Amino acid sequence: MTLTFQELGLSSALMQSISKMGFEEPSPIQAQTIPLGLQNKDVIGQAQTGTGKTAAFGVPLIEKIDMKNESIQAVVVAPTRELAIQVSEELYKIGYHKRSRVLPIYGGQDINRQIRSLKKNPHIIVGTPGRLLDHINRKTIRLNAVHTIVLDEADEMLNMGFIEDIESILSNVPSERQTLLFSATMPDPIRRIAEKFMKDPELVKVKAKEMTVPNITQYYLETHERKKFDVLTRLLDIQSPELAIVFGRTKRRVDELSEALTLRGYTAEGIHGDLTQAKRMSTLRKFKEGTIEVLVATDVAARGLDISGVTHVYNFDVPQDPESYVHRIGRTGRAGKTGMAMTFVTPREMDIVKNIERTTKSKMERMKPPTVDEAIESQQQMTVEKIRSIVESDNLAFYKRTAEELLEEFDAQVVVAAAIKYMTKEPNAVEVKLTDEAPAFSRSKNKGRSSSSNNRRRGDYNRSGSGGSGGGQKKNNNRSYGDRDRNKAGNRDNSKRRYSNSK
Ligand SMILES: Nc1ncnc2c1ncn2[C@@H]1O[C@H](COP(=O)(O)OP(=O)(O)OP(=O)(O)O)[C@@H](O)[C@H]1O
Ligand SMILES: [Mg+2]
Repeated sequence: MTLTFQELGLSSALMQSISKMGFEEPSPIQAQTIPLGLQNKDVIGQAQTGTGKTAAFGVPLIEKIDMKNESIQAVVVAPTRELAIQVSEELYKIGYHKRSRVLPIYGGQDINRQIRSLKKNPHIIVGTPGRLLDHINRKTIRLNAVHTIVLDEADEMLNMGFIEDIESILSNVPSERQTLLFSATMPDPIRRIAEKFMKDPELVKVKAKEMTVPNITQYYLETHERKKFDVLTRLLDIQSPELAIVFGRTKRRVDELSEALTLRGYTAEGIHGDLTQAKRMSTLRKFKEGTIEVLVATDVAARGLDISGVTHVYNFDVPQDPESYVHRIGRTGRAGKTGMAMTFVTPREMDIVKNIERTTKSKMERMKPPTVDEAIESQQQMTVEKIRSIVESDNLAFYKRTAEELLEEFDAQVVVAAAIKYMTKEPNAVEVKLTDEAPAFSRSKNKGRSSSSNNRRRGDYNRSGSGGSGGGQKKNNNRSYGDRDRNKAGNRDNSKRRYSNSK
């Protein structure tokens, strides 16, 4: 039995926005948490990546906004600026017909400009912890009328050491508020800390055997550190992703990888916490538009990002823990679409793969690293397909004379072979140099290391920066989890897969 949005008892303004957004039916996490949200219950919501957690908290939150009241009534806290912007865009769309006002507030943006926007009386604020606290201390935002507070990617914020900031924010919100906590991963210790902020919370965990969605096909490739880059470029040539994200372990790695990919002729750029806000925003925008095909990122920079068209995720460096793995590969296979995830492992890191498989309860298939010949073969195949489609379009009158002349001079096979060679993108041998990364250690064997991992995560996040502003709105129609999407790589057919995919 699947509930409809109508059956959830939403107002006509929200129904109108939801239909404009193209949502046909609520996802399981939405069906379960929207009623609780409307009843003012505290909720810990855990559901797989890309299954619509934003609207799961967004719909009841906006439904409860009182348009006669000019104060801030709801606050959403998110770990990164990009995510704050993305969530505020989704809330803007949900509240479009109700005309509720939402404002993103994040570090790196001019504070005076934010103060001016705050004077326009937003009903909802979506912010990063540091900047929110800054405004609370300056008394430029007052939270005394807030009835709903959401912590999106709660586990990440607590991992990053934001717990004190969050406690301070919460102490400025009336205690009779509703508190909602969302993430695809919610490790037990985090859940216990979270309960400290909440009153009798309902745990809504969408029943899923695996932590990852089944529409992402997962592979691992065993390869040596020094060979990883060639393996990556061959895979890019063979799989020819629409949009791909490559994850590197450190900021240096991300910089080196995006430079190396560019040298080899791919359009690639990197994002991580040390880049300016303006640079991060422009890179993301270019990636969404398809001007760059490969985004190289650190874990933190990509948490929660929803970019349609990401067909492939490459873990160039194996993720440090199963949670990062889940969030990384979850940048593809969103809203019922298919995706592929490839994880590179050096022989010494094989136990990490086992640990990830155990925790996520999913299996990674072994993939053999492709050879140069396979990469050329696949590029050649693409040329042949291009030639076929041009032949079929039969628009060649202008070229036929030259063809005849060439054929008088050379053998037909030789002429065609030369044309194919000319059009085929051969692997580029420009030498690139990457600094070696030490092999990752398995968390399960190093239980006491979690604090060092906190430092790593925190180090990736940049609390201050400069410039930048919110992104635009994109039109999106008739999206349903039953979407019949086959991506360019032609991986697993996903026809008619509805929400049952997350059961
Ligand atoms: N009911 C629905 N029908 C169709 N598409 C939906 C529905 N709900 C949400 N979506 C779309 O699905 C995509 C993923 O949603 P969202 O970003 O909220 O996922 P998430 O669960 O928060 O993932 P993550 O764990 O990675 O943060 C978005 O583009 C969103 O607009
Ligand atoms: Mg999310």
